[in-house]
Amino acid sequence: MYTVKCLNPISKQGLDLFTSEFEVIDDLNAADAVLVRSAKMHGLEIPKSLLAVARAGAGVNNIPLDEYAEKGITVFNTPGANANGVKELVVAGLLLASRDIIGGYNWVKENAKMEDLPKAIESQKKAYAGNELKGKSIGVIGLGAIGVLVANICNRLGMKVYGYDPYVSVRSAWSLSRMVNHSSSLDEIFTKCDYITLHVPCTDSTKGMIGKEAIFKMKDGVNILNFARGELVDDQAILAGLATQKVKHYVTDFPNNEVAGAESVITIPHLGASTEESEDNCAEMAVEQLMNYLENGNIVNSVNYPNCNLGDLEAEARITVHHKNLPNMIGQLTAILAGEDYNIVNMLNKSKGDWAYSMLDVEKKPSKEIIQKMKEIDGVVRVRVL
Ligand SMILES: NC(=O)C1=CN([C@@H]2O[C@H](COP(=O)(O)OP(=O)(O)OC[C@H]3O[C@@H](n4cnc5c(N)ncnc54)[C@H](O)[C@@H]3O)[C@@H](O)[C@H]2O)C=CC1
Ligand SMILES: O=C(O)C(=O)COP(=O)(O)O
Repeated sequence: MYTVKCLNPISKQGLDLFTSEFEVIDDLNAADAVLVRSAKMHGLEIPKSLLAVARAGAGVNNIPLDEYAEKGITVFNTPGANANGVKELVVAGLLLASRDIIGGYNWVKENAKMEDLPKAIESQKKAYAGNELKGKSIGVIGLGAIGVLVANICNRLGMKVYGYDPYVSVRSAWSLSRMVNHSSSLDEIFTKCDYITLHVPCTDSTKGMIGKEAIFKMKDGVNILNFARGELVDDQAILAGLATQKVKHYVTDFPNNEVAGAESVITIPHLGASTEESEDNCAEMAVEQLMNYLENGNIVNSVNYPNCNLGDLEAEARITVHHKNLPNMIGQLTAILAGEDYNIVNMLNKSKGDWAYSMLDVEKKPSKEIIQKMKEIDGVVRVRVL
């Protein structure tokens, strides 16, 4: 039996996938695994028993990935599972920036009881006229699961699309419309685009990527959309840009106290992935990945350990080892088994950056001594027997 603690509400459709071998519990201290959405895990006291964290969503900046890697805790996310939800809200953001839907809506609500409202609307509506998206240029920064969908739909809306992603995956490149222009520098996006939309993860290197210098290079009247993370945009720089009307609108799914009340900031309370469909998709994927990991030791879609999949456990036992990516780790692990006359029927080792994961299927259950010897190898942080 494995225990799972949810740090955020997780869709029932996902939780229902847990078999009778799993129990969702309230006590984090008794949990083998955590399911989380945006709850901040930095500084959270976690029990030694914790084996895995599954983020039902894309962004993992709320989770201390390196610290957990050191502890042998595998962190998963659910790539692409909420991308369509975000893409659709980005389209709404583009329309909110290009047409004064909010101004018009507010005016009608405020004057709901006005005498002959239809007539007043016809004389008032000129105050809320806007522009069409067709023919305008848009720069998509980050061409991952969301960025590709946004770029493709903007192309279908008749926009001239520029995409920037120096680390674009083969999968994304295949999915991208041929009509999307490949930008090899951010400057091209900044100088050419009427709309700029951010779809990169929040990391040390992307924080503040839209700052004073970037805004200075942009076209007058640019619209900036942020459906990625608040920290990507420097608040003071955006406020200064809005004050001079260099920036026409800042559409953000991540408002904070600095920007929320400012003129021409269009705020959305982090609703990008808040659709029934995205919530179900993310939860299902997260639960399936957790079960596969806890029961079979397989790692699919981890962000701090390599993906490593030996399929369902069919041998008598499977030993999994989280370790540093150092020379001779496999030699040491297999030498311990060979020394005790254990036959390895299948094995796999993968690495990702500083970390690696080894799976060894053996013909008989390993003794406590074998496991202890493996744990004592320098660089090994966790050994499990399944
Ligand atoms: N508003 C919301 O509710 C949601 C927000 N997000 C945010 O959107 C981000 C992106 O999500 P996905 O597209 O699903 O992730 P993804 O991992 O599929 O795509 C991210 C892309 O950004 C690229 N990238 C990384 N650093 C870059 C840089 N410096 N310049 C240009 N490109 C760079 C990567 O190569 C990758 O292709 C997430 O990390 C999260 O912060 C994601 C889902 C929902
Ligand atoms: O997946 C992401 O990165 C998101 O930002 C969605 O967050 P949420 O699951 O809606 O709290």
